[in-house]
Amino acid sequence: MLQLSEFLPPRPESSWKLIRQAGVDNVVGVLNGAEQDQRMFASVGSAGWKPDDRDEVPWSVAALKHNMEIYEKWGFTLIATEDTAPMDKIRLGLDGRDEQIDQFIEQIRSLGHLGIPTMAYNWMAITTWGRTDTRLVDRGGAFVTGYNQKIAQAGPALAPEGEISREQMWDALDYFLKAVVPEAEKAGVRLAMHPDDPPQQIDRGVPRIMSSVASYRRLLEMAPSDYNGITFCQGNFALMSEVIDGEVAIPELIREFGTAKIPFVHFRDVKGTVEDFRETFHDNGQTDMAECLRAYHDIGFEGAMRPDHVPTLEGETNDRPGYEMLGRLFAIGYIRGLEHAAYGHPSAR
Ligand SMILES: O=C(O)[C@@H](O)[C@@H](O)[C@H](O)[C@H](O)CO
Repeated sequence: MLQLSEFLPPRPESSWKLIRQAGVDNVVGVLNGAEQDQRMFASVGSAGWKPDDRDEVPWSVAALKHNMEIYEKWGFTLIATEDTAPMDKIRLGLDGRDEQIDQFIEQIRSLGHLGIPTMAYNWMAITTWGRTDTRLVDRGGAFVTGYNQKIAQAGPALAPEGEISREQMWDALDYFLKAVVPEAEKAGVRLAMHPDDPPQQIDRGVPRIMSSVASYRRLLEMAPSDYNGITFCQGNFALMSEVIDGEVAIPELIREFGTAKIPFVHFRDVKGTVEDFRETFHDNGQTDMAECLRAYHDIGFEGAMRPDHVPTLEGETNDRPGYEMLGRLFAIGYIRGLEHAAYGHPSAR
């Protein structure tokens, strides 16, 4: 059984009932007011979520326990977090990174203490996922997000050209892994690196190093441990040059990395290349999603999987591009259907 999950901030809304009704029992959470909670929609120019004013360190045991209780009231189990304390000094190897690493370790320990097995993070310094459009018209008038590299890169620089080097970011990653992977092992919490979105080499002066299949192989070699793993975000892997050039397909990558390196999956798809792409409904992109589920079944994957970005459907405001509600329901049903086809109906397993 997959641990089918949804991505929810610890701030309930009545629409959470729909997710329960669609058959999802698990939550991947953000941390109230932490890095992704703040960057999540700001980076695509939208207002999105607002943190609650709470007197708690968001990555502490107390705050996470509070979040768990909120989710539990609605019938959900928190099985992963996809948010961290601020990490840019760590990512860039700047002064002050040791304090940020201490906060990261505090979160690992908090999760371990509470029995939450997975912690996703990313190596995107300064911003998070980026799009140039959040209102491209798709099937039946639904809106999807899209990216055009020329338009994006004509925007204001995030850092002066040449100031940050790729090697600086790789060295910083090495320093970080040496500090945190042993802690993750001790706490029993699997780290899961999310790819750069879009997986391009540089974003307005800031190198993006987690943007190819080769970079993931390098990450895994840097700290060989089942606790140094991947958020296998299919939509981003689908845009990496090795996949676009036909050297390797997504199902083959699933088989290559295996359950030992994939604790967590983001299920979504795209059409296009990293220079110019749009997101799609889950049944309508350029990846063979049915074959992906067969690959997950073959490797014995029973971890967390959540739909990632979904189209905005009729009647929705599009205040939260990629994360409105109706598209999630479609995605959840689609994943469940493919899961039953690949893994067998529960009664037959
Ligand atoms: O592929 C992506 O960009 C996503 O997974 C992000 O939207 C992610 O959910 C947020 O940055 C929060 O981690």
